[in-house]
Amino acid sequence: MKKLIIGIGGVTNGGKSTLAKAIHEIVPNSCIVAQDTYFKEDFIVPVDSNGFKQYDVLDALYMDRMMGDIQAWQKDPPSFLSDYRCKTSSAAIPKTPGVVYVLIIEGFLIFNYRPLNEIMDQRYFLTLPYEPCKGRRCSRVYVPPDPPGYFDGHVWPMYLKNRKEMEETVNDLVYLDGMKSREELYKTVYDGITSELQKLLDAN
Ligand SMILES: Nc1ncnc2c1ncn2[C@@H]1O[C@H](COP(=O)(O)OP(=O)(O)OP(=O)(O)O)[C@@H](O)[C@H]1O
Ligand SMILES: NC(=O)c1ccc[n+]([C@@H]2O[C@H](CO)[C@@H](O)[C@H]2O)c1
Repeated sequence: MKKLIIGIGGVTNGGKSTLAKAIHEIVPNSCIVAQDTYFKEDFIVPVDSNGFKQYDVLDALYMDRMMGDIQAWQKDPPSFLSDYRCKTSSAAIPKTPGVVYVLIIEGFLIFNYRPLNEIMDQRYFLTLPYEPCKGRRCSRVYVPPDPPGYFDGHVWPMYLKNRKEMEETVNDLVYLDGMKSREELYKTVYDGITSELQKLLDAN
């Protein structure tokens, strides 16, 4: 069975979930696993000396559960597609020769977790400059909501730290400018996936 794993990572509010959903809607037999759905419960997440909850670190996420779900997809994509865990799955097509199952992994720290990074066939990383990123983040309401000063006191400094650590170990990243239009970003990633799918289908 042919499989392809695509990673869409990057800065908060870079447009990861928007892009992942657009790709999922057009790619048959695709499925999204979103890192944001694996956050630990609020009371477990520690606070720093300024009282900011430490959400923007791998420790705030159940990465073992996320890997477990991804391993379930790797083992049997058609079952995973029809399973409750894949809430956004497109209509599952029965096991047919020539079908490629595509897993889209989306999240802000997906490349910082080595076991996850290692299994990806393509890696896309959305960036934004500080100001537009802050603007987009501050117009969103998270659960729990960001306290005053959270972006400058936790989110942005952790983004810089996490990105630096990632860039020390991860190769083959395709950087995407999150200031570009949704359509342009979509086209770049869609073209990248299509050419990879074609390679897989040609390699018989
Ligand atoms: N290319 C784009 N240009 C302008 N705005 C965009 C673009 N893509 C997404 N947005 C908007 O930016 C905001 C964040 O988008 P989205 O939720 O897709 O980002 P994200 O990276 O998944 O965010 P996070 O993971 O931090 O919650 C949304 O309001 C969305 O409508
Ligand atoms: N989804 C959540 O449970 C949650 C809770 C608190 C903070 N966040 C923020 O999500 C972003 C990643 O998409 C991070 O910057 C978190 O601060 C998410």
